[in-house]
Amino acid sequence: MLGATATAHERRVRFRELLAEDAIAQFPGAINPINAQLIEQEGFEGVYISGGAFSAAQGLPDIGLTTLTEVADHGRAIARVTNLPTFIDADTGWGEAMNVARTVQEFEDAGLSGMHLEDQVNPKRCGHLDGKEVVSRAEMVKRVSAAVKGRRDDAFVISARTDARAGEGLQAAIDRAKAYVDAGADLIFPEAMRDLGEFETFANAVGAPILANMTEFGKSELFTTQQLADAGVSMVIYPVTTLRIAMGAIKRGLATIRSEGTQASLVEGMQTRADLYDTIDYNAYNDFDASIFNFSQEGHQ
Ligand SMILES: C[C@](O)(C(=O)O)[C@H](CC(=O)O)C(=O)O
Ligand SMILES: [Mg+2]
Repeated sequence: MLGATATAHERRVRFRELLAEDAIAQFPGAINPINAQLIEQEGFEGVYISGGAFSAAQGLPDIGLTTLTEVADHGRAIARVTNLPTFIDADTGWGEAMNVARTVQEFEDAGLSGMHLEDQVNPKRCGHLDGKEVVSRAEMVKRVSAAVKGRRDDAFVISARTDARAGEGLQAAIDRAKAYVDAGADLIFPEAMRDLGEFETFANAVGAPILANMTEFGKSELFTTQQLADAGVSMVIYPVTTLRIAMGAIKRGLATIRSEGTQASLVEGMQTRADLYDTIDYNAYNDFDASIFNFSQEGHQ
């Protein structure tokens, strides 16, 4: 009730344990807090918080227009309702070295468990679009070092993402990732790998856990957890999946209401009131202080 019972530090430690385990950890994207509760109740290991999904939800393209404050507030709202580790998209870090250190601290204060920082120039692009540009390796090493130095809880996971595969090739991307690990990155995010073999080559070369980004309509095929685990991948994110599911359902539902003049035919596919209340643990609020308040659910279906 009301929020997570595990502390932020405990959830960060859990994140590190997941990365150290043989089994692959699945982090679906949460577009809002109740989505994170559903992810936890479905038994997933962690929650991903996507910059692309957040900007899209604001009606904006994913080109770095959302501010650190907006993203930290969004992350905080999600982190406070789940006991799972939460992993947030830090884009390019909202500036250079000193700003990146500030970003880490804002995310720590928001109770998040880790973040990924990428080596793109600003304005950035979705990693699966053409025409991306990256900063120099030295510049990104500065960003990663600043993130590590800014961290006050050693358990907070700092992941370095390289977008260099597209423009510089696989080997250059691996060389960059190794430099980012040397600078203190805990986890490598190799963006837009072309096939399973590339994930495997990466995992074997970098000497740190790697994650796979299973975003739809991108450059990577949608591999199963088994395929990714066999390739040596430690965790997988489904960053924009829940947004796409929800938006698809909303779009079809709105068209139905418009054409049929009622939502009646949609009710069967909806989350019921009872299921919604279970998800947010409404009963616990009733039990909390029944002698003072009684948020009665009587009369609802
Ligand atoms: C992972 C990602 O950074 C995100 O913001 O979720 C995006 C996902 C996407 O746009 O499909 C990415 O750049 O891959
Ligand atoms: Mg992103």
